[in-house]
Amino acid sequence: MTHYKLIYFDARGFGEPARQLFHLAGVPFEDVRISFEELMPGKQSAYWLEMKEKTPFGRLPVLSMDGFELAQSAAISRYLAKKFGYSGKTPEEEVWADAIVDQFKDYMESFRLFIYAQREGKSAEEVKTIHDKKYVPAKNQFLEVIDRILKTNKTGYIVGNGLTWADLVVADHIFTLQNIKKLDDGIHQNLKKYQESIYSLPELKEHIEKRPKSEM
Ligand SMILES: N[C@@H](CCC(=O)N[C@@H](CS)C(=O)NCC(=O)O)C(=O)O
Repeated sequence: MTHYKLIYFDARGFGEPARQLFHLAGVPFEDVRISFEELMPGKQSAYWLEMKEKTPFGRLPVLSMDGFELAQSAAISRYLAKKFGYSGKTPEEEVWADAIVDQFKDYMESFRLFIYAQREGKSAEEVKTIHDKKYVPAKNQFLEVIDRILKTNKTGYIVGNGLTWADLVVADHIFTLQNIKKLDDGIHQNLKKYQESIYSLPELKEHIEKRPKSEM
């Protein structure tokens, strides 16, 4: 039996959809979590810097399977989704799930810009400019796209009438937006309900209750 080891930081972020895929499929995996502190500028330990050198692209997550190492969160989740039956039921559903995650990655560029501006200690004025001019417009556009798709599709899922890995990626980020107060309850009720419905899937409930708490 394959020994799966998922290495990521002690956060949800880019690692959580893969963790959820293991739980959905009931497949055991080693959930290796590196201290979140390692992401703080100037705080990296020799342990992490040495590990970083050995990863395929210098970043996490990495999925290790009996010596075969895979990097890039979307590739990892797509691979697991295919193996476990959550990639879509037809080639068209599969490619639509890919497109949603590609759209998510485009939006994440501005999210990261904003988060890293805060983390790197940029001035309040710089952070505000990035937030107002880059982050908020990109976030609103992304959420509008997802809201429209959910309202048009009417199945409770983004793609077709079943759960795909795209739902895991999007729902988990909507949870993050609630944590950091970037979801407007008045406008985004539909998205909140959608996130809650994905989080209450029976196979995920226990994991979500027991997983280490993290803001993002
Ligand atoms: N596109 C990559 C991004 C991965 C990424 O940026 N990982 C960050 C943590 S969220 C990382 O490993 N940072 C540590 C470093 O760069 O030293 C993916 O989706 O996997």
